Amino acid sequence: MGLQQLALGFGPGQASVVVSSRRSAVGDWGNFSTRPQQQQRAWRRRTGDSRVGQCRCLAGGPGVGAAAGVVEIVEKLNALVLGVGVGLPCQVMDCGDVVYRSTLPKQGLIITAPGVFLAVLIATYLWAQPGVAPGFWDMFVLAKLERIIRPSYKKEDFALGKKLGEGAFGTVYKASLVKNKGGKSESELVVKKANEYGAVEVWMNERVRRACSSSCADFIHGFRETLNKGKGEEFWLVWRYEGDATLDDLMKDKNFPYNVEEMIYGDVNELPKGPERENRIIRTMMRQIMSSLKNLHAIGIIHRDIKPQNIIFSQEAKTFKIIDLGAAADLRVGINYVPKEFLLDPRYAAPEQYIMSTQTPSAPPPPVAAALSPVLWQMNVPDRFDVYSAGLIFLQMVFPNLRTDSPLIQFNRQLKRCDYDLVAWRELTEPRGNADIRRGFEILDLDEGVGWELLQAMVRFKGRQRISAQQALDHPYFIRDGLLGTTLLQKLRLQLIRASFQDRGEAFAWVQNLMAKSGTKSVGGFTEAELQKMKEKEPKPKDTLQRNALASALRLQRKVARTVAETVVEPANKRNWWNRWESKES
Ligand SMILES: Nc1ncnc2c1ncn2[C@@H]1O[C@H](COP(=O)(O)OP(=O)(O)OP(=O)(O)O)[C@@H](O)[C@H]1O
Repeated sequence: MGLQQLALGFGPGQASVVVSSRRSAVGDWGNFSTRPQQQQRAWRRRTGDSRVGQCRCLAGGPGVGAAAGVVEIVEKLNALVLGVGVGLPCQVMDCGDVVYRSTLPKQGLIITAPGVFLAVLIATYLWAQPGVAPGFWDMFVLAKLERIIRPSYKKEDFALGKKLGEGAFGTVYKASLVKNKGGKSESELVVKKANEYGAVEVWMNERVRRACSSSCADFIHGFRETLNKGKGEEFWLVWRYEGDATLDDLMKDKNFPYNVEEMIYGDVNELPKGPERENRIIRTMMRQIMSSLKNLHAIGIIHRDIKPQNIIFSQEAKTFKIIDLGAAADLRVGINYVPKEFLLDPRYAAPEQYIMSTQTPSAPPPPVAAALSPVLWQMNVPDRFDVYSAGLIFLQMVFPNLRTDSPLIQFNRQLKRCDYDLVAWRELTEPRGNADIRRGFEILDLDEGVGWELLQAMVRFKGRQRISAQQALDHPYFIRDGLLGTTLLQKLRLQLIRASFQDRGEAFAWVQNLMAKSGTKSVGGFTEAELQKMKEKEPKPKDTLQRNALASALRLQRKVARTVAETVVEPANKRNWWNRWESKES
């Protein structure tokens, strides 16, 4: 409504009406201006005529000279600024021409309900995940400031030491600074010499450093080096050395999770070894991992390679941090997002394989990607990909037999055969499981099974049915004292989470179970026979209204995907706009 009103206010039709009405009033105003202010006010009170003032402001002052034209344009711009979503220009601007304005009542910015609604709607969209507005601030202000403030390095500043690892994207070394530049002593460093994907990793690490530095290894600097004899170029990425152990190293220890206890709490618990104590340690580790994931997702970054090898224990922060952002995708602006690209580690990848629907085309140009990112995010919920991987890590922490590769691969096959139904997998595994398996289920079943609940919500076939990292952190599993220490309100919340993440079939079974439990002689409720009858009833086909809504949603999704595809104009030279080294040279 507000926008429509604005359009009307400045439309040509409106302008001509305004000019003619002004002419009729010019005479009055001409004489009027020579009168004392007191008389002017009295006259205005008597006539109650605000129309004259309005007309003047839209049509310009007396005379149709160039200056008046300029004043008119300025006034219109002013009105536009004041009037965004707030109402008619004449309602929101100071009326009357320059000479008489001071005598008119001051109006200022008038806030109207539709205006507020529109403003809230726009702000909600701009701040919705993955955050278009914070993204612009980060990219155009913070990134530039950071580049000025932070010290920069070159190859000669580092002395490379022991090789720490070698992967598809490069080689990682322990290193030290030849000459310290920063204020803080950076004695132990890690340097990754990476191939062309290094540019993406620099981008992701810089984003993370600005927005949520505690979630990932502390990134110091990234730069490009040209290799000798025309051998091309490589990217150097430098981090602070966080520690010797990844989660994978720690999990391979027979004493896991007790070997982590002192590292994260600073002391050893006096409780005897057993499920409760293990549960406490695992819960703390999972909370740290899920918090880091939540922070990454909040800024639109999907890691895509969450696994114990990429989670490192920071000795300084006494917490687990995420490393290796080489495969990550920034969905705010579509960097490194290629829907059909297959970069995944099959041991930890979610069944959907892709973070976005394969019907969603490759990333459009950044402004389009940024503008559409909240819509695409809601449509694809790409963050759930990482949540699935984290769910598998949770399983590995709980079940010692899944901590090595081949049993994990076997588990994945079993789960697939069970249609990704963890309950079916449990029914298959538990009866013939060894002591380790039984112990694992015992841990998950503690506190009325909140751990088992959370695991089921994380490891689901459909991304949309999976819990998000933020929701997982709100799950009662992470409430410090377990469910026994929770309030009635928290217990209710658990029921709500259960209901919202359960399939209809499961929810139905759950309600039935509840009803059966209450169906005693004293309490009443349904009898077993009645429940059996309900069970046997054929499931009702989805009613047409529901079907139509679903079909419309799908149609809309495809339409948006098509529109994006049509908007994509591939840059002729395929340059990466975000790669500052590239743009500098070309
Ligand atoms: N900040 C750090 N502090 C301490 N060690 C680190 C740090 N970053 C990386 N490492 C070590 O280097 C190893 C390799 O790092 P990273 O996973 O980033 O490299 P990569 O080349 O991508 O390897 P891959 O392809 O196998 O994942 C890690 O497993 C870890 O042991």
